[in-house]
Amino acid sequence: MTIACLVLGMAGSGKTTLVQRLASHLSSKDECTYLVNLDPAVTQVPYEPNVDIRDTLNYKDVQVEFQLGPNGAILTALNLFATRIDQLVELLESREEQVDTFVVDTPGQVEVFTWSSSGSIIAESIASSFPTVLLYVVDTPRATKPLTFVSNMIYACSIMYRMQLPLVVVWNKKDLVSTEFAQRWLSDFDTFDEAMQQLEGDYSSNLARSMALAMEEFYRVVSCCSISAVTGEGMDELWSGIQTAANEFATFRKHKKQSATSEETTTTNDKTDSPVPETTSRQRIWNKVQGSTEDIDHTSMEFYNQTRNSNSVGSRTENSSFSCPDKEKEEYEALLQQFQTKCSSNFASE
Ligand SMILES: Nc1nc2c(ncn2[C@@H]2O[C@H](COP(=O)(O)OP(=O)(O)OP(=O)(O)O)[C@@H](O)[C@H]2O)c(=O)[nH]1
Repeated sequence: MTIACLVLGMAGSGKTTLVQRLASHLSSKDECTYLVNLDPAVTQVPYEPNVDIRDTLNYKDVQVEFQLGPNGAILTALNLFATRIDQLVELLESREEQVDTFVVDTPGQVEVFTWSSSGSIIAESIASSFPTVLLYVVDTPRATKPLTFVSNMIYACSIMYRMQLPLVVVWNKKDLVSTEFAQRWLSDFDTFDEAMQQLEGDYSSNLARSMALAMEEFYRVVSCCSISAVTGEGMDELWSGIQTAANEFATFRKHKKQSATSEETTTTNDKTDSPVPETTSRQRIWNKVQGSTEDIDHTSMEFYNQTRNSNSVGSRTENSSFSCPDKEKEEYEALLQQFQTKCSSNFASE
């Protein structure tokens, strides 16, 4: 089974270092990894990505062209890239036979995955072809502050429920600080409450307490793992956590399918036994894109239109030029047309 891991987390938590560590750890077990960098603003990566968003999009150009600040440009670059996610998925599918694990590095702008559509589209598109696990990396030394701890957990929780994919919280940098406190705070509210007492009377401490109580269910179910991406400590446990989560993927999918089916049943009523039509992965992805247009905007679609014939998802080690038979192209154009119409009506209604 080829697994896909999406590595997410706040800036500086150690995502890129973990991608490199995971690749070398798996390579020592004769497992083949395929690395995708989706951080358009990173200047250097300590691994050789097989696919790199920087080959498709120049983040500085995005910043200048759309007059954006650094964060806006990263978000827009991901939106632009999401319009080509089908190409990336096709590329990954073509490598499935040779590859054991796809590892996707993402930017520290975690809002891409908490509220932007492009994060959902990217995750959902990959998950439509491979069992997919989210690795939420935490900078543990920073999370020793109770407020930072809770805010990290809120992000992790919202990503897990938004994506409906199995998630492992990776407590990173254990070479710098013991991660035991995190395990205690997750399993016993009183110990967290004691830590909060130092901030007694502060408005934010009351809020953090309430949030921690509200999050108890998430704390109970979430998988955790302590590692050091620098020293490699804990990597065996992480790998077994990833495999367990990948096996849970089917359960997550089943729930999602069931809720989709029950929604469909309430609308179509008498069509429950009719066979589900076969769809190509490209169609499935575009169906998803069509359902998530709130911030894949006109600019992104213009970019797609301008470049789709001349360019393709960038890749340093792959020849990934995009070509498709005319019939498929027609289908694709029709889907694109629908998508653009939907974008226009969304904008018109704002
Ligand atoms: N001591 C220690 N340092 C680490 C560990 N993991 C990462 N770092 C350091 O933390 C810093 C940030 O690491 P990155 O891997 O670039 O973090 P990132 O999450 O990819 O950062 P962004 O790309 O900004 O989102 C670097 O200086 C790393 O060397 C770890 O396990 N232990």
